[in-house]
Amino acid sequence: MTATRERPEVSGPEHTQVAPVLRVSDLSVSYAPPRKGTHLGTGAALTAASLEVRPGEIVGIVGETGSGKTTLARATVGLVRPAAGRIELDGQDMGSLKGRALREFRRSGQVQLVFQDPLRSLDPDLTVAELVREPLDIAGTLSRAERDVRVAESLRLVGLEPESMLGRRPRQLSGGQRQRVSLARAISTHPKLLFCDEPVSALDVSNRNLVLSLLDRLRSELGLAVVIIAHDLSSLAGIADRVAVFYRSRVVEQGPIQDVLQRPAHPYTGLLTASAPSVAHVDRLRPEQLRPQPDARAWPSHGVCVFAPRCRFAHDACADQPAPVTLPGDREAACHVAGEWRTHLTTTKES
Ligand SMILES: Nc1ncnc2c1ncn2[C@@H]1O[C@H](COP(=O)(O)OP(=O)(O)OP(=O)(O)O)[C@@H](O)[C@H]1O
Repeated sequence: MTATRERPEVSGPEHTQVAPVLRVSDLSVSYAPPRKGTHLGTGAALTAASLEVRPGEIVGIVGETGSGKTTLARATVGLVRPAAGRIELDGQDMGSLKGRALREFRRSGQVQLVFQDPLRSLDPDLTVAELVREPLDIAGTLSRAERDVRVAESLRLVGLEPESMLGRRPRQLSGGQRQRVSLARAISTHPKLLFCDEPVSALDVSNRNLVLSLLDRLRSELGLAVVIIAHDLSSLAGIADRVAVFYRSRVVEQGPIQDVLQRPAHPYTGLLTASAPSVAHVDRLRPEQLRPQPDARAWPSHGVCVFAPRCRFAHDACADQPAPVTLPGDREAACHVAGEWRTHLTTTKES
């Protein structure tokens, strides 16, 4: 298999010694125009988000709708400009790319996106051959013969037989086959980083498992760095190495996925895990233990911790949004009561 690349070791204590493919530092994005005297818009889609993804690593991003997950992907491929912060790809500052350099970066296909609904993202008039070849045509670095070889190679990598697939159009494919064509299209340029936005939520359970194990195989065989955006934790639990939890434009917690799921540090992550019956966690959390109590206090309209109004464990200090703090085990949580709320939980359990 010509496309096979060595997968660097990304788990264990050496994890942080492998240079990240993607390093996002204090990234803020706003779609609304900035307020006078500040660089942030009124409707911040992403606020001071930091995240790293290493070669061969799968990082899951979870969070409720509108929390900024897709905005991170869009900013990374240069579709939306950051209001503040830095995005580095393989050490290169993406913010320094402008005009032609930015267009060339986009054309190169170094970062690729895979969307939730391939029926909408794949042009219905193109054949599979044309769909998978299109990013290579845009990149313009390979000869026609080399592109055809790459198309066949990409289809085989996602488990599709080129001979029977090349002439078909999207409507002649099953949902699972369409998503695999999307993946073949995305990997055809040999990207360094793949952003998959809800890649399995439109699929049935068997196709879901198939696409997830395919992503797992691609990161192993190609050394691809993969970010999977998902609403539910359970689809990530089996394959992600790390997880970042988004809430209202902020990364509220991140770390190795098994540690985060088994012992969440942020009360919002606690609520998420407690609400996902298939996710095993040490404390056997129940959603009612983490939901706000009826006498929840009134919070100021600005600067307050984004989760405080929903947090059962919030106290006076939570009137200020905390910056993420480093926790043992390569973890981070942006919470004044990280580690403390479990004590209250025990009290709650006993009372
Ligand atoms: N093009 C846009 N113009 C204005 N606001 C936008 C635009 N795209 C997203 N937003 C807003 O930015 C915020 C973050 O949106 P984003 O799509 O990143 O969230 P998400 O976590 O990916 O949500 P979902 O899970 O529903 O896809 C939301 O409040 C959304 O309404």
